Amino acid sequence: MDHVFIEGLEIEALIGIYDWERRIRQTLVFDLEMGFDNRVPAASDDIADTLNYKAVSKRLVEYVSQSDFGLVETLAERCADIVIGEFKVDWLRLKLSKPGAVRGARAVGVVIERGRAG
Ligand SMILES: Nc1nc2c(c(=O)[nH]1)N=C([C@H](O)[C@@H](O)CO)CN2
Repeated sequence: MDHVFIEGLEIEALIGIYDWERRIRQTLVFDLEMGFDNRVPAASDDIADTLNYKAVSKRLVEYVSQSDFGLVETLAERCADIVIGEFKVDWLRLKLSKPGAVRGARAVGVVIERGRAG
C-alpha cells in the first residue's frame, strides 16, 4: 500500500493531567502515515487527485491548537477520526509525541493504527 506521510509536525496545545499542565501550552509532535493510492495523482500530475499533506496538516493544526485534553490517547484518537472522516484515507498510523514530558526521555507518547470502519 502507498503512503502519504507527515513527519515532525509541531503543534502547541493545552494537554496533560497535572495542575501545572493546565496552566501552560506544550509542544506536541505528530508523525502520520496515511494509506493512499498514489498512482492516480502520479498519472494526472494534479494536486486535486492527491491526499494533500498540506491540507491535512492545516486541519490538524487548527484542531489540536484549540484542543484541551488530559491524555495523549484521547487527542490521538480524535485526530485519527478527523483524518479518516474528512480525507480519503482508509488507514493511518499516527504517532503523537510529548517531548520532555518525562525526565530522561527524549519523548513519550502513543502510536495508534486505525482504519475506516466497514
Ligand atoms: N499513557 C499516558 N501516560 C501519561 C499521560 C498520558 O497522556 N498518557 N500523561 C501524563 C502527564 O500528563 C505527563 O505527560 C506529564 O509529565 C503522565 N502519563
